[in-house]
Amino acid sequence: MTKTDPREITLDILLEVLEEGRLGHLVLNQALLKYQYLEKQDRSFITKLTEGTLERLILLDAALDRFSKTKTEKMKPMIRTILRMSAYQILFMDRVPDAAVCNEAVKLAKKRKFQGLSGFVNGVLRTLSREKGKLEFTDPSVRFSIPGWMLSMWESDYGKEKAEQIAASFLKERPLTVRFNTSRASVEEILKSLESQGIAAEPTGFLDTVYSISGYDHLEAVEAFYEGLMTVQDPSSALAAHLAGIKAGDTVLDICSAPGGKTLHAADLLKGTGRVEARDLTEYKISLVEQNLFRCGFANVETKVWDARIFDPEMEEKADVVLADLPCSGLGIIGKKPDIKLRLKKEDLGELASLQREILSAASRYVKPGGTLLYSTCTVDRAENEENAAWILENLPFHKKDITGRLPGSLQADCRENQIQLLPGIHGCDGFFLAAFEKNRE
Ligand SMILES: C[S@@+](CC[C@H](N)C(=O)[O-])C[C@H]1O[C@@H](n2cnc3c(N)ncnc32)[C@H](O)[C@@H]1O
Repeated sequence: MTKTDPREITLDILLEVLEEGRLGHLVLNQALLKYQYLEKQDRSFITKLTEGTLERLILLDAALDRFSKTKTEKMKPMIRTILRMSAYQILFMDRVPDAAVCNEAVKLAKKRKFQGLSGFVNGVLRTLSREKGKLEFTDPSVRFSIPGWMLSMWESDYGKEKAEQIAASFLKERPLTVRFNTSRASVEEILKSLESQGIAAEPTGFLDTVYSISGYDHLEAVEAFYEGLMTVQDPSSALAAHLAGIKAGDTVLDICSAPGGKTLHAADLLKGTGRVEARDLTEYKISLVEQNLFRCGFANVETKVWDARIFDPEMEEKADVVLADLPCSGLGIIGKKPDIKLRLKKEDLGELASLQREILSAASRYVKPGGTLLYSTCTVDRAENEENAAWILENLPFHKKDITGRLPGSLQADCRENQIQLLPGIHGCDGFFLAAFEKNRE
């Protein structure tokens, strides 16, 4: 049966993410594709309600727990999900009056065969609506809806003020950023194409090919996008291929490439010369890279399914540049994927740092003497970042490569020992770490 009620669709998305552990952005994107027939405003409502509920979950649970004898963790999954998404509407969305939110929640509970608990749902939500003006939370972990251990870790690394700036940034809306493929068209031509569709583009202050855009409906309907003249990329992530110093004729190996952000950038920088080999762990991941390559029309890229932990003798010392943009805890992109903060445990960080070292050991062997290893992650965790960069210097035949001069002027002061940790809420981008190393010539 086809569903048309955006709340019911959101309920199913949230159940899959919160109760079955599926990835938020994947489940949401699949649902938006499945329910393409819905009006634009219903699709936006589903997106906002899903993302908002995940983003504010810790605060929503704290608010519900104030007014419910049964605490959220003890509730039936269906009831707790209905309450969480309704609490989000009551506390953070103006579009629907609270009374209507309560009625819709009661209807949903009955429809999902929880007739007996519909009174409970009604009672908790009506109390929340009545008392919401008095709700106050002193605990910053609740206020910023972020696990306490993350906040404490950033507090001890960067101080309380910066830790809170980082956490607060994840709750803010940010425009989409794109990088122009200037081997396909000039910046001026791409800006003109965007302007002709009424799309506003603002420089990000990072690379002069990276802009934030607004005023479009579907990205797929933006001419510069479907013609492959631009690709979605955070300004921080676009620094990776840039700092690697890729030059015409280079062989570039991108060992963890999906969905292809840095591969596409490398191909663009090569301007039809040289070669990029893009690898990732599964056929599915490689298919994402291939879709992007097809859209952007780059012919100098080959793809290969390969587990980066395993050394591939065929590529030994063949690459001028190895891009090691490794799987990580993703703490820098919580603003885009809020379920990361709900899923990740502190213990996972150590395991990820070890996985990264395993991959770096194999990756280092592909770099030619004098060639470059660019290590990057989208996280804010010293074990995965600074400590791994130090580990590379101690254990692999590399020395640091100078990146300061290639960084945008505004970031140069924060570059330490030729590596940089970009902080969300402070540098105006995702949390991202970059360090470049040159292989010793013996
Ligand atoms: C941070 S993402 C890469 C993003 C990509 N470089 C870009 O710019 O679009 C990390 C990637 O590592 C891949 N990955 C995880 N474990 C891997 C392994 N053992 N071998 C190869 N790829 C792996 C994941 O599938 C994921 O696509």
